[in-house]
Amino acid sequence: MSGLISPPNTQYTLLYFFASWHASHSQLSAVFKSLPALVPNKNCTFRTVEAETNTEESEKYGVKVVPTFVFLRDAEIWGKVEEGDPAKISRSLVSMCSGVQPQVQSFGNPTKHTKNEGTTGGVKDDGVVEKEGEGMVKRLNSMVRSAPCFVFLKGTPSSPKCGFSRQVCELLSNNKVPFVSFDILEDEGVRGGAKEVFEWPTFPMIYVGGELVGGLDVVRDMIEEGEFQDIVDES
Ligand SMILES: N[C@@H](CCC(=O)N[C@@H](CS)C(=O)NCC(=O)O)C(=O)O
Repeated sequence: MSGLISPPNTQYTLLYFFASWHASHSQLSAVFKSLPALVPNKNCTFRTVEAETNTEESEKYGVKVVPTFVFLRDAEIWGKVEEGDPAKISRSLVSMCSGVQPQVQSFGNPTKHTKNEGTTGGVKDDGVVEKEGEGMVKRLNSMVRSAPCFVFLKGTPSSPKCGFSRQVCELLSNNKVPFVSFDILEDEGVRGGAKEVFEWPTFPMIYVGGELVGGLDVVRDMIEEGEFQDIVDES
């Protein structure tokens, strides 16, 4: 392993934003611990950051899912590796630390930038639905109406990719509210479209009877007030 390339005084930091509940954490944690030995370089430091409790740092580096690895070069973001298969992540980390110029890499589900058939609008390159994209609007509406309670999640109920998504699944399950979900990390068009069409900026998004109720905080408050079950029963 050659170690990081010049300039020699450049400082590198690799941050591992993790959540201990995430399925790949123990594997990735072991990989992370082995990196200093694999890629010895006195100018590179390695630090783990618990993503959910260090919100300031997570926001600063634009961390939206766990796991995320942020590679800093002289305190500036130089590269990122997000989510997905631990083996691919490990290879990428080793290659980054060996001096290969990194880029943003996401090993989750492939980002789709396809136009929707039969639409006048569709999905633009940045993944945002054009306002006139009737096909996407129909698709989103039919998704949210597919069950009395529907949730746009990051990940799935059995493998959530974000703490807020994990919490909403627990909350609904503990309150015995059956729900159907869609992993927005599967489809950037749906991710951008849901935000635009339903005018809600974050995930999870929870719907009852096809109507947006809100995010985790709203649903938690409603459950505490005993209001959520009422709207589910009425739907
Ligand atoms: N307090 C919010 C938390 C949700 C949140 O902040 N989600 C972020 C991080 S997972 C998000 O979805 N950001 C937009 C995105 O990733 O597209 C709630 O009540 O749901």
